Amino acid sequence: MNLNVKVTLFFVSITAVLLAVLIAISLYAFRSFSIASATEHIRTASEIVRVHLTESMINGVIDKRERFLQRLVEVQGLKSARVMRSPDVEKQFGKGLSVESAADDIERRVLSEGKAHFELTTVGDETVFRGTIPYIATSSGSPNCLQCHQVAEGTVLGAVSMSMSIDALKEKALFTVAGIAGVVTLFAVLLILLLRRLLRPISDTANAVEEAVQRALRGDFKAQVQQRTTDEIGQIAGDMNRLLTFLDDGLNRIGSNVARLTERTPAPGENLLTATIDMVEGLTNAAHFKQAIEEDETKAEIYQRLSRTLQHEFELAEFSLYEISNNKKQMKGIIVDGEIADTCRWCDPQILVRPEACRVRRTGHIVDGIGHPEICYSFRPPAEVGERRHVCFPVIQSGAVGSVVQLLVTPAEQDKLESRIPFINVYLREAAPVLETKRQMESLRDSTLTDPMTGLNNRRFLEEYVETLVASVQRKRSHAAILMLDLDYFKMVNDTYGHDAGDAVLKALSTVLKQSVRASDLVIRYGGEEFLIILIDTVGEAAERVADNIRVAVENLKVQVAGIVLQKTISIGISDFPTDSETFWQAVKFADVALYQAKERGRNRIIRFTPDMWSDTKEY
Ligand SMILES: Nc1nc2c(ncn2[C@@H]2O[C@H](COP(=O)(O)OP(=O)(O)OP(=O)(O)O)[C@@H](O)[C@H]2O)c(=O)[nH]1
Repeated sequence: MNLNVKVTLFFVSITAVLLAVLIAISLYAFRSFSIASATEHIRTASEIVRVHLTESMINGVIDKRERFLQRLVEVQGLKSARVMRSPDVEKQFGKGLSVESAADDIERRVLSEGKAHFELTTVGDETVFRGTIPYIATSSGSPNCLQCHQVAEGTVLGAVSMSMSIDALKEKALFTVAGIAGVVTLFAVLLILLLRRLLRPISDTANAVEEAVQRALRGDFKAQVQQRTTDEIGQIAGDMNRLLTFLDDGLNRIGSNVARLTERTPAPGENLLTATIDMVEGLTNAAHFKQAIEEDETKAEIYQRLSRTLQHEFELAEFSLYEISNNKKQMKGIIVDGEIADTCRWCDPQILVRPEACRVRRTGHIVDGIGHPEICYSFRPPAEVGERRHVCFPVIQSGAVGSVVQLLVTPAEQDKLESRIPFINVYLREAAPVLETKRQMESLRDSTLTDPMTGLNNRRFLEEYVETLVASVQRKRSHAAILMLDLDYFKMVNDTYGHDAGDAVLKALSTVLKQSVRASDLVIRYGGEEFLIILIDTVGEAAERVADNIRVAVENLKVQVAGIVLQKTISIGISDFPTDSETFWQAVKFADVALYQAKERGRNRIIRFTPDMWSDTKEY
């Protein structure tokens, strides 16, 4: 119910109640006035009758009294008039005319009690006021009652009974009340109309503000409220318009800035406010994501965070992350559906060894399989999993595709994914420079931990890794065999054939060493022509067997340099961690001590460390 209707109803109700009260009061007042007026009228008439009767008695024409009463009744308003004698008067003067006796209980009571009686009765359709007034004997005045009547003062001499119609009075009263009610009603109607006129700008402005607010809630801030007056209501309309314009302008500016960042513009008819909130929220989350990945230590952590974001924030269950190798010649699976996996899923495995087969890697653009399901030939989901749509994103690092993110959805979910593509793009754009920095740092770190000539890890790597290694051995309560290896008479190669020949021998030796141990074992170029091998979970004879295999392989190794064939032997010292020493570096020293023994005892041999070889009591 709007304000205008409410106010109208309120005033109509108030007017109706006021009118009812006014009519009731007026009717009551008129009734009281009519009764009082009729009473006075009858009292005056009874006094006239009394005076007339007294004068008639004095003048001796009392027998003409009936005619007088008939003439009296002709007076306007009077309906009947009758006098009656009291028993005392009847006793003195005899019974009067036939109509001069008490006709009913009221008259009898008035004659006996001497008290006037008035009443309002209805005769047929007529309202009649009847009054019966006693005449009391009094000694005052001249002549007075006691001069003729032989009764005591205060005796009831008789009574007069009169009736008069008050219909005319009633009619006048009703007419007057109706007139008053009409005037009041007219005044109320005029007042209500005036109020409605005054309220119209308020209610129209309120309706317009309400409509503008409703449109604003739907994201449309273009509504304007018509300014109808120059008072406070007009001020409210003007302020509302300024506020709407300000919000519309501000939201458009925020929206276009955010749209530039997300490359997403709200669709026609879309709620501008919620779309902008969504976009700002997406950007804020992306900024938090960037802050988090900047504090991550490794690329692997970043990929895992990205994977969790895809799962939880974008509610994707099926997706794969790939990384392009530094030399751009290979592509490696990183994560599939949130799990670490080094394969590809639902793509031609060719892309792993020939990254150009991956359309994203080749073009550097998003490959949208939602709009064009057949766009990429390498995407081959197996028939049994049902229909899938794919969208693949490049992560551009230093101007080239560094990683690829593949998202998969069923056709039913494709709209949801499509609406999120701009945000996913923002996340990947934020991730790209961080991934690139981590990649550069990791390759820099790798270079400081790797011997460039042989490609083996260097001593620095061992120093960094030793803590993990020792913790792993201790946790598993296992052993690690430490092999210290040194080529025999290597100096001679350098001296005789030059350093290049020496380098060629060292490279060939590195390959032999790598091939002779498990992938989980560590082969380290410990220094110059000295190598260290750590055989994980290997003890006693097994370690010696591996060492002997290496010794034999080196003995048989023929290195061709500048037309000559070089053949060398190697000496190996072995110690066991933690059997020989609970300190890792002391165990390394013991392997070195054993190696010295191997050299001492004629080279091209393996010597297992025994405590008697170490006389120094001091801890390493
Ligand atoms: N070509 C080449 N030579 C190296 C490299 N690092 C160390 N050497 C040489 O390796 C030789 C090590 O010789 P020594 O340890 O003195 O003895 P050796 O000739 O191997 O004889 P034994 O160890 O006693 O059997 C030195 O001549 C070093 O210059 C390298 O990276 N390349």
